[in-house]
Amino acid sequence: MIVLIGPMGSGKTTVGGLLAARLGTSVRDTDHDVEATAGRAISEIFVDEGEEVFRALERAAVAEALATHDGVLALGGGAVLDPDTRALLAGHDVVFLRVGLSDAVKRVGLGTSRPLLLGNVRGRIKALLDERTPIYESVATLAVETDGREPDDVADEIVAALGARA
Ligand SMILES: Nc1ncnc2c1ncn2[C@@H]1O[C@H](COP(=O)(O)OP(=O)(O)O)[C@@H](O)[C@H]1O
Ligand SMILES: O=C(O)C1=C[C@@H](OP(=O)(O)O)[C@@H](O)[C@H](O)C1
Ligand SMILES: [Mg+2]
Repeated sequence: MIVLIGPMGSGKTTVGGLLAARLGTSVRDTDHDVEATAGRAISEIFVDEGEEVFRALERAAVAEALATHDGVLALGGGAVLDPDTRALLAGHDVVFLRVGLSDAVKRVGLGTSRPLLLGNVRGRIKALLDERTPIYESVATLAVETDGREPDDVADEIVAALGARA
């Protein structure tokens, strides 16, 4: 299993699909799994039930995917905040997609699908990068820079670094 971690806008979902295609395997995205289980969008879960409920659904989705999926797994940006999730990642290839503030802001834009960014996208991303970068570093077995690069280049670099193992 290759697990992709990193901030919102680092390209986990996008690169996950490209990487799986290169490796002839499939991709799973825990945000999609949570939405399928809950039957509604992440933004709605945050509004209706709050972040804690989302995190519990996310923890269960990651555990289920790690136990059953074989391929590429894209996590949500906050999944590694959970200590149980971090413990479950041990032994997997965990790729940290790095992104700086400016590229992250450009990529996530003004969409409403990421509730943690509402109000002040740049300020919220800066705070999340400051808080979470040490956690991403501590969990990753490989880190790849994405600033100024196309998702295809990022996927190529991961394949070159890890070989064909998924
Ligand atoms: N390396 C990249 N360069 C430019 N845009 C990118 C790159 N990676 C992703 N994107 C774009 O940024 C947005 C967020 O990407 P996404 O894969 O959803 O990130 P994440 O899952 O990490 O939040 C999408 O519109 C995607 O097309
Ligand atoms: O960083 C976060 O806490 C979040 C990231 C999102 O996923 P992406 O990183 O795929 O955008 C999604 O799980 C949710 O909006 C919360
Ligand atoms: Mg994503």
